[in-house]
Amino acid sequence: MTDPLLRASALVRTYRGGAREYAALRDVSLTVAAGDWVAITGPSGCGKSTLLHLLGGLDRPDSGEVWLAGTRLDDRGESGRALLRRRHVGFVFQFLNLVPTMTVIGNVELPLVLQGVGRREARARSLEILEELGVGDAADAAPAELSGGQQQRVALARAVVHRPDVLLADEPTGALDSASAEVVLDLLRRRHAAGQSIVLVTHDHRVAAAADRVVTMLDGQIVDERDLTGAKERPTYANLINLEG
Ligand SMILES: Nc1ncnc2c1ncn2[C@@H]1O[C@H](COP(=O)(O)OP(=O)(O)OP(=O)(O)O)[C@@H](O)[C@H]1O
Repeated sequence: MTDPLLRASALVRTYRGGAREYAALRDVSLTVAAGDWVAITGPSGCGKSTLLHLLGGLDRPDSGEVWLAGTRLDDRGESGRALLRRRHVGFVFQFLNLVPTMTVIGNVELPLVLQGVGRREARARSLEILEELGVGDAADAAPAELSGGQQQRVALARAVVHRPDVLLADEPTGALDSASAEVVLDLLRRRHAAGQSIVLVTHDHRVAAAADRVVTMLDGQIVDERDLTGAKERPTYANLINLEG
């Protein structure tokens, strides 16, 4: 059997501040196959962002393992994890983390430049995805000149422009009105159809419903895991009418 793209087993992560301890993850295991789309939901503070950070090697668990593309991630140092992340992962952070001193398109080009893609190609590919997300006009602006929703789409553009094996996204539609959320969802659907693996944290039911699998967390544990792929194959309402007509 081939390795899954991403495998987390028995993850435990406790935050410590002075005398206080908080068990953010308590024995979480999750497997993501190539091409899977997983949505993680659950109430505020249940550990969703912590799990996403561990899956992308931004943070390390106290115990348990994370394997990415056949390589163990969690036992590497910061630079080893950064290298793997750059190669395989696109990340949309809850706090976006756009570089304020660069233009919008400069931010989006970054992952391509880091991969050694030429300037002209990096610019063309970045502009294409910014346009796909409806923020092409803002390419030469500074991130601070954009609305929160526009910045969120720029952060998504930066996360997928280099076609990573897996997109990890923390609330990618959190700051968006419903029309912009639909634009983002369409992009995710197209990328997923093209084979992109996606793991995202969301409170948005429409985004969760578009995934193959919905994982629900509570108090640092996965309490429910639901496969929606069968549900998607059920005939749509329009098909039913046609069948009956
Ligand atoms: N660096 C930190 N130090 C101490 N406690 C932290 C830290 N990061 C997160 N926590 C705590 O760990 C718990 C889990 O946080 P996490 O951000 O993973 O939850 P979440 O489910 O993503 O929440 P939200 O939906 O509000 O973003 C929370 O109670 C949070 O306050």
